[in-house]
Amino acid sequence: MIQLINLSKKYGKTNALNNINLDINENKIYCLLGENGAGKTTFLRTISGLTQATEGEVLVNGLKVNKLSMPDIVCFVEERENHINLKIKDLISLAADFQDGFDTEFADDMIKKFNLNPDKKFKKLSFGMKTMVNTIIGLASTNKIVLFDEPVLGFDVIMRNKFYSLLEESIARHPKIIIVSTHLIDEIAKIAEEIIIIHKGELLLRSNIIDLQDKCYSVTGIASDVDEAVKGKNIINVHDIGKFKTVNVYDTRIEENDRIQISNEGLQDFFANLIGGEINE
Ligand SMILES: Nc1ncnc2c1ncn2[C@@H]1O[C@H](COP(=O)(O)OP(=O)(O)OP(=O)(O)O)[C@@H](O)[C@H]1O
Repeated sequence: MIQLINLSKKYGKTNALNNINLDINENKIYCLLGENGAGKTTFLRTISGLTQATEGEVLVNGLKVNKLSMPDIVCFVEERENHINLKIKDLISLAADFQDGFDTEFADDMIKKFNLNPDKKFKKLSFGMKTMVNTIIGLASTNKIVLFDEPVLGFDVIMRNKFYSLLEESIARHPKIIIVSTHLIDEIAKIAEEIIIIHKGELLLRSNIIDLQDKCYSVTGIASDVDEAVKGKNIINVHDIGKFKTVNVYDTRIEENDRIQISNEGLQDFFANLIGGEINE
């Protein structure tokens, strides 16, 4: 449904996106990961048609996307103008007017779950509450593609957990492609099925999260034993501790034995290690 073909976006000399090729077709939750300035917002804005590619193409449902032809099946959830002088309930009605099939019942239900007062003016809300309203509008969208740009920024852990369960409810109610950009990979990994990592504007990795968790591990032991065990494996990072060594691996599993210890690696740690290393798929 989404096809990125040799997609590049330059701002002056900055390569925000560099020759990205990617197909996203299945209805599921995708996690978009990348360090600050990696190109995540540019990636999402280009799919929605808000940002024009410098080279290459974005196709949504086979149709070329650009500023003059924005795909109406894409809902991009971003920070809304702070000074909107409308009540929450009026913003929801506006969203329903603009989007065919908008799930108003679900939106009203979420307003209750987030303890928001529908009569409160948007401009009077706190930063986190404004994010909640934007997020509710995205979750209640029945568009076939919904893009969230750092939706949990400003949410405490309770709010984040509510958001993750509502994300699951949203896709169960109306199957769709949901792409969520975030820095909190270990949290989103509980509900997302695929991960897309962008680094310095390039596509570094796209993987099913379960496969990724299986392939991320560390090997610890005496340096020579570890070197022998990981020979030919894709090594992400190395820590030397005297005559001992820990190596972070992204590859098929190896068996633990009495000379080396294998530990599962958290995705957040994997990501931090990966950004400093290379990956050969
Ligand atoms: N409108 C713009 N004009 C000039 N440079 C821009 C513009 N938008 C983004 N950039 C640059 O493009 C690169 C990618 O930015 P982008 O906002 O897409 O990254 P990001 O991954 O969303 O970052 P963050 O996690 O910090 O929000 C950065 O170097 C940024 O400074």
